[in-house]
Amino acid sequence: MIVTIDGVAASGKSSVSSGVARALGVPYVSSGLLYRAAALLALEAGAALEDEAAVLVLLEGSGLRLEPLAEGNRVWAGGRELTPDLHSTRVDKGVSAVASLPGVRAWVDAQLRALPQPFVAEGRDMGTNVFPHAQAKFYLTASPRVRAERRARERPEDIPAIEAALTKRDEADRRQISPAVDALVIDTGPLDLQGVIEVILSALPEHEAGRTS
Ligand SMILES: Nc1ncnc2c1ncn2[C@@H]1O[C@H](COP(=O)(O)OP(=O)(O)OP(=O)(O)O)[C@@H](O)[C@H]1O
Ligand SMILES: Nc1ccn([C@H]2C[C@H](O)[C@@H](COP(=O)(O)O)O2)c(=O)n1
Repeated sequence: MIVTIDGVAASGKSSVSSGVARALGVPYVSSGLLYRAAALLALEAGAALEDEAAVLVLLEGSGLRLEPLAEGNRVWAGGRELTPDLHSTRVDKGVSAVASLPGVRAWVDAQLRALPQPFVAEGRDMGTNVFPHAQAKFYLTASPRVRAERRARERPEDIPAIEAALTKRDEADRRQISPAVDALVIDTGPLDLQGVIEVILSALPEHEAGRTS
C-alpha cells in the first residue's frame, strides 16, 4: 500500500504525512530530504549546483541513506547524520537547482522505489512520476502568506522574507509541481494540522484506512 502526499513548499507535507503514517501504523518517506541532502553535499564540497556529474559523484560516494520512520525521517551520509542541517536557508536556496538535474532525480527515484512498502510518500512528484499506481493520492496547497506565517514560527527570518523565498522556490520547482489528475487537492489554509490529517484519513479507501501494516 502506498499513499502519496504531494504539494508546494511548506504546505505541511511532512507534518501531515507523519500524522497519516502514524494513524495507519506505517512509515512515511520524505523525498525532499534526499534532494536537500544532495544540495548540502554539493554546497559543502564547493561543487556547482548545476554540475550534474559532480553531484552524482558525491551521491554515489557518500553512502547517502534515508531512514523513513513515522515520527520523522533521518538522512545519513555513512555514519554522519545530515538531518539537522537540511532545513537551513542556504539549502532552501540551493535545492531547486540540484533537484532539476535529471540524473539526480533518477538517483532519488531509484532510492525511493527500493524502499519496502507500505508507506506514505511525500514530495512533489510522488503521485505523478515515482508512484503513479499508488492506492490514494493527495496534493496540499495554501497561499504563500499562510505558509510563510507557519514557517516563521520555526525560522529566524520575518514573514515577508520567508514569503518571498517560498514564492521563488515554488517558481523554480514548478516543473516538478503539478497534482496527479487522480489526486484529491486540499487547501490547508482554513484547516489546522489535525484537520488536514482527518480529511485524508476519511478519504482513504475503507480497506486502506483500516490497515496497520
Ligand atoms: N494545517 C496546518 N495548520 C497549521 N500549521 C501547519 C499546518 N500544516 C503544517 N503546519 C506547520 O507548517 C510548517 C511547515 O510544515 P511542514 O514542514 O510539514 O511542510 P512541508 O510541506 O513538509 O515543508 P517543506 O516543503 O519545506 O519540506 C510546520 O511548522 C507545520 O507544523
Ligand atoms: N519529489 C520531490 C521532492 C522535492 N523536490 C525538490 C523541490 C524542493 O524545493 C526541494 C525540497 O523539498 P521539500 O523539503 O520542500 O519538500 O526538493 C522535488 O523536486 N521533488
